[in-house]
Amino acid sequence: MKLVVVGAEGRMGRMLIRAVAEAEGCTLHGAIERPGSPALGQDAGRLAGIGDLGVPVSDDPLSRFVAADGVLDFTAPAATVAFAELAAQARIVHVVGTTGLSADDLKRLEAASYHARIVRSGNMSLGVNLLAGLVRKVAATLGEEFDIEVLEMHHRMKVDAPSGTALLLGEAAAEGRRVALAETRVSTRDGHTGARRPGDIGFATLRGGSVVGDHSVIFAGPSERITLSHHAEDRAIFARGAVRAAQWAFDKPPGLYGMDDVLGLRD
Ligand SMILES: NC(=O)C1=CN([C@@H]2O[C@H](COP(=O)(O)OP(=O)(O)OC[C@H]3O[C@@H](n4cnc5c(N)ncnc54)[C@H](OP(=O)(O)O)[C@@H]3O)[C@@H](O)[C@H]2O)C=CC1
Ligand SMILES: O=C(O)C1=N[C@H](C(=O)O)C[C@H](O)C1
Repeated sequence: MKLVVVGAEGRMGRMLIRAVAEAEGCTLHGAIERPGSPALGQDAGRLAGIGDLGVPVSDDPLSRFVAADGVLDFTAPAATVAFAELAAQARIVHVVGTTGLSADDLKRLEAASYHARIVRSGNMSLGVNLLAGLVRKVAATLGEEFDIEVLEMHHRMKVDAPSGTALLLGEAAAEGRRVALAETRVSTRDGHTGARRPGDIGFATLRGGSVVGDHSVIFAGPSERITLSHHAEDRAIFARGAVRAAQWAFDKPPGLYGMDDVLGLRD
């Protein structure tokens, strides 16, 4: 499968280049950065620390997409929406790991998925997607006397909050409880907040150092507390998940898919 990595110079971009080079049956067909990036013209393999792959970093995505099978995209919301339109034109698989997408961005991805196979997830690791299933089940089992709080910590460079994973886990909890996250979500608390509203799903965000990604969902009840956690130790887990998603989507019809489809975790 011929894959293009966009955002090639980023933390995830370099991981994705390595994951594609290591994956059986995959070749790196292109590496894209934004115009003006100092990475332009450099060899993508060298950029990723694995030696030359003969693929120079370019700022012309469409010229690479037209002869590719898929694009791996862990960039930024505006870039992802633009790449989705190009991937749809080229009729290729678009794996979206980018987080912090607005409701309008999501609508535009949905429109692109009429022509492209899009796999989107706030977390491409096996562990987090398994955890989401557990959270759904626990939330469905426990009543509202158990308060649900989602806690996440990431490295100091992360720009969006709550993390895509925290929102994915919050959605799983809301689904388990059969409520809408939009109506129960509390993402900030400061000052005199008043008592906790029964049924709310709270989010707390920590940022610092080089933390790859820590997430916990806490079910706090009368006299007892259940905590379900995941700790990412290496970004390679996300990159390998993204390559797996592209391979899975290769022969699927156009549509918007999630990692639960890829991993066969949908109930
Ligand atoms: N779903 C998952 O499993 C995971 C998701 N993520 C998400 O992936 C995203 C990227 O994370 P991370 O790698 O840490 O961030 P980085 O900032 O390190 O990387 C993003 C890269 O994308 C580039 N980029 C931005 N806009 C464009 C554009 N228009 N054209 C080409 N390249 C562009 C950036 O370039 P420049 O620096 O010049 O802006 C940068 O090199 C985030 O949203 C993060 O939350 C991260 C890990 C796992
Ligand atoms: O920005 C990151 O680094 C990560 N982002 C994703 C998120 O927002 O949940 C996934 C992972 O936790 C790392």
